[in-house]
Amino acid sequence: MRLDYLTIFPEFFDVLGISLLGKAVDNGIVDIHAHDLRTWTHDRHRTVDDTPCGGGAGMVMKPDPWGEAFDDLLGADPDPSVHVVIPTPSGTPFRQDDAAQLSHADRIVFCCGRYEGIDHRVIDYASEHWSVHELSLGDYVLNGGEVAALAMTEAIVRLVPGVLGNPESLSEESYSQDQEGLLEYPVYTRPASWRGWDVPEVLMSGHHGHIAQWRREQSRELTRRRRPDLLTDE
Ligand SMILES: Nc1ccccc1-c1cnco1
Repeated sequence: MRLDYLTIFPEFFDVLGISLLGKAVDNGIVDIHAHDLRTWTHDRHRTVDDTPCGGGAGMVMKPDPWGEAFDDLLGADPDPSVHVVIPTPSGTPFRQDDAAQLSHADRIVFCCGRYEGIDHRVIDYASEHWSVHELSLGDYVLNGGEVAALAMTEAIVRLVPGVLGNPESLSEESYSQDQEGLLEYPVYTRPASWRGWDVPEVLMSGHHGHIAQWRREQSRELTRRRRPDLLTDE
């Protein structure tokens, strides 16, 4: 899987060289390239933004640098197997299913906008050539798409075979299929008693059936309290 990031802050993505994703890069499972969008500007000030047509506050990212970056990175031929991800507050909510689908992609280009956004013709042009995903990380305002791109990257890449040491750990996480889309149950480790708090007895019983039942009940209760929207049978 090749991941490209178009951004005015390419150093944001240096962090991908460490920890889990760093190992995936070292193992050649993932190939990461961050690009400074100003590479595709030609004026002395390396300008990437301009005032909004129709007035309004703030600045809009000019289309030209994006178009020239697309030309260099992707060429002009349409290829639906290339996924262009545009983090944006106006996008559809990024969910675990999106991460799962994108984990099968061979190529993903993240377009990290700043200011008031990217000239919409960039999205129109990209949509004619590649598979475009305008995705929101959540209902809050960020200064740009870089942080969202990092979060999406981790959610996507950790699902790529060979990236996680123990693929079994994927199955019992919140939002995973095996978890029936419920929130993950509370977890404990040693010591059995800590500052007056004890590990629930059932987890020390060694009775796998009782433990599985307790975990299912905990997941359902937690989901009922915190995310009733995830419960399909109520
Ligand atoms: N607020 C933002 C500003 C710029 C690019 C993305 C976002 C975003 C993505 N998900 C939530 O917000």
